[in-house]
Amino acid sequence: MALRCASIWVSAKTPHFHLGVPGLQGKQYGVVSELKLPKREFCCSAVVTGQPITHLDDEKAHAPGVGSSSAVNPAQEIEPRVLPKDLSFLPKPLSASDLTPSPGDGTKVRVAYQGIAGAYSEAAALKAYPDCETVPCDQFESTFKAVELWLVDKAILPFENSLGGSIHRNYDLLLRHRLHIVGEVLMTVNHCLLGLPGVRKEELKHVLSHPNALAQCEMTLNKLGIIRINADDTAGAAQMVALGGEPDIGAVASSQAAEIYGLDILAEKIQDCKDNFTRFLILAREPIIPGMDRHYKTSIVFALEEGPGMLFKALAVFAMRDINLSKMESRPQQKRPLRVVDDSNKGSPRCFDYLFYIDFEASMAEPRAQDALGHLQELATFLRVLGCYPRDNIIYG
Ligand SMILES: O=C(O)C(=O)C[C@]1(C(=O)O)C=C[C@@H](O)C=C1
Repeated sequence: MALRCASIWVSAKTPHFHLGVPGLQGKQYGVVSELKLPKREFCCSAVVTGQPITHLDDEKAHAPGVGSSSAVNPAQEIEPRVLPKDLSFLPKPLSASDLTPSPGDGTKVRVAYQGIAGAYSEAAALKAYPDCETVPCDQFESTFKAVELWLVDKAILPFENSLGGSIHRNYDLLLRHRLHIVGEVLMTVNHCLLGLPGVRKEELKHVLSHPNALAQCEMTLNKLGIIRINADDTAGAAQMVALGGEPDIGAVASSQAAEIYGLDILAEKIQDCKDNFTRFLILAREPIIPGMDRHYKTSIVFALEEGPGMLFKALAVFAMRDINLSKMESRPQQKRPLRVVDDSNKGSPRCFDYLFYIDFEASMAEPRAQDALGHLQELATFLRVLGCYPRDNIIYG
């Protein structure tokens, strides 16, 4: 592999890395031990979360945390420009292997979110439960597991964004796990371009962030001609930039992340549209009892028989009862992606098999919603109610 890498980003647990290759955008996945790099052809710098920058090459690889900081030229040791803030007070993100319950003191609701302190998901958790204890998790799936394993009371996850659309991964995870939607949070997301103190935005060559955040800022990043590198979350990206101390690497993250990780805000509201909203859903082990006291939403997922007009008929069960649909999403059935359309005809065409996710504006306590679901059940091959929860009409800024 004759790659000359601008940077190699090693995440908390080291096996996964992100390569920043000049001219190549997006994430390159891999395992550090599998890198086969010709001597001298490869030089890079690495950021190990929580550790100083460590030069890696196949002969002289330092143990994480042992090596000193280095830039692209391995022969030349360069001191980081800024000393990272002491971040040891921040909680370590939970990962799927953290199975030991640590239920806190029982007085506060514990809410898991993906990312680290300063992530938008954390802000959304605090909007929903201002007194809650927020629990960082390394992946979206870890937040589901944290609830299932009773490590926390609830999880909050982003499901859609006004610029980027649906976050499909979380729709798929909803079906794989047996949690219930108990609330939603609509939140304004204002992305900032962050850099080390004293750096100008024109000096940036690379920018790190969550892929959804990078996608929401496509036009600004294109104008600046910056190479994008995916990170697990926006705040994690800010932390890596602070710890890395490389002046030409910035992050897309919140102003709060800038404050926590001691970075400068080089530009504000860099998303492609001024108004940028993310809708988060709150998940719990038990459903809430639906009421009629305020406006509710119900989220369902279903599958249908193949045939003309099947989806039309399924949607009509809501239209007939004057129930408004606020969202629809279709996802391939991952375990049964194809289906034979006509069994009697050998070699007959096959088509993708889909699941349909729908949010409708009614409470399960209302007879019209119960009737609509009863009717849908007659048409559907599969139906699950994912949750009935109060609608969030307030866009928090
Ligand atoms: O990385 C974060 O800060 C997140 O909370 C994740 C996330 C996302 O996945 O969409 C949440 C909201 C914003 O739309 C951008 C990023």
